[in-house]
Amino acid sequence: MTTVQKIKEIEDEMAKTQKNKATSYHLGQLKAKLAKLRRELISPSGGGGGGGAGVGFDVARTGVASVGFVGFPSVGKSTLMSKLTGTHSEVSEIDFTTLTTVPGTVKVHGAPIQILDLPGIIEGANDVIAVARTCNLIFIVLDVLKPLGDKKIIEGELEGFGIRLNKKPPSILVRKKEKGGIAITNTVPLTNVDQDEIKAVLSEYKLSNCDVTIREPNITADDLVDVIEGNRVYIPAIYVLNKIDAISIEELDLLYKIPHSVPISSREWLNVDELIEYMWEALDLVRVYTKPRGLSPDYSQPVVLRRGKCSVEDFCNAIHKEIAKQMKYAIVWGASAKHSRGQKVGLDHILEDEDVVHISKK
Ligand SMILES: Nc1nc2c(ncn2[C@@H]2O[C@H](COP(=O)(O)OP(=O)(O)OP(=O)(O)O)[C@@H](O)[C@H]2O)c(=O)[nH]1
Ligand SMILES: [K+]
Ligand SMILES: [Mg+2]
Repeated sequence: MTTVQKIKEIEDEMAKTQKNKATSYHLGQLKAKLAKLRRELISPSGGGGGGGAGVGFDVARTGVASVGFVGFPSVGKSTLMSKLTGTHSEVSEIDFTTLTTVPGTVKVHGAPIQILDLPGIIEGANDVIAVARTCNLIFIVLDVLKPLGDKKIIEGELEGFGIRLNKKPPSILVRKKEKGGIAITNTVPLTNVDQDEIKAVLSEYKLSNCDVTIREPNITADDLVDVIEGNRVYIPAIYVLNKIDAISIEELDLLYKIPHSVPISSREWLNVDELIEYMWEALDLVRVYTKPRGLSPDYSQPVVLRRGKCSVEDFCNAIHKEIAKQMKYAIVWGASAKHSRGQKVGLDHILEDEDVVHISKK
């Protein structure tokens, strides 16, 4: 039996099995088995490892963040990408027009964002999804004239490749020990998983001595599998509902109910400004303005940093790699500063969006 067939068999069995106290151990086993089989599918083609670049379709990365366009053929990815970035990417009504990754750049609030127009996906299109795995944001582009079931299929493809959409890493800690058996500690009551299911997963991974600490009530067995597998990436996604020029207002009202979605028409350029704003928010970037001594801040050229990598040291390194060494102290104005007249800080100070920074050299 091939891996794909084995996966199908387990999925079928899971669908047949009702979740209750008597079946939870069995279900836990199945979920772990499924994850191990899926890993086999990811690993041989590369890319599935520690977030490495996608094989084949990868391109040089520019700008501070990248957005990958994922969707079935002819949903309008290239139409959107071309107009957004001014870069030519072939458009036609024929499926699979785009055959490789086409990069472009759009400047949003002073920050250069790389846009990756990707080939239309087919089920099992690992090369495309390997590129999506390395992006900071994914646009799942859907054609509103096509069945909404397409959304589920694409989500399944991305999830199968270890991508978790619009989700935080689960608050579970698994610590292996030499001996002592299994100890499960939950700081809150668990609503979606029981001890049997947790034990089944641990046993499937041959973890017979470990401490498991869970700090969220809604944890599932799949979340535990994700933590044990360890190679998951958590990426925000926006559902771009394209071609709304072709439907009625009533139909559009229904579509607005999809979470994280923005209805647009890329061809008629409807509501694209809202999409760009949503994209900006989802990227969660931090703009920092430099202020030379005795001059007012330079608001035209922000230094753009990523959340989680936005200390004064990151700011210095983004300008020039020698600056951090030469710095005596920095003065910060804005949301991260304690007072409005400016705060004297060191390299480890964490900056906020729209802060102003003056670097004082030794
Ligand atoms: N009505 C309508 N048609 C659109 C819109 N956007 C794109 N199209 C049409 O949809 C077809 C496919 O557009 P593409 O941009 O090539 O789609 P794609 O997703 O890049 O397709 P592949 O590269 O083949 O995966 C073209 O005929 C476009 O003119 C839109 O907003 N409204
Ligand atoms: K096309
Ligand atoms: Mg295309």
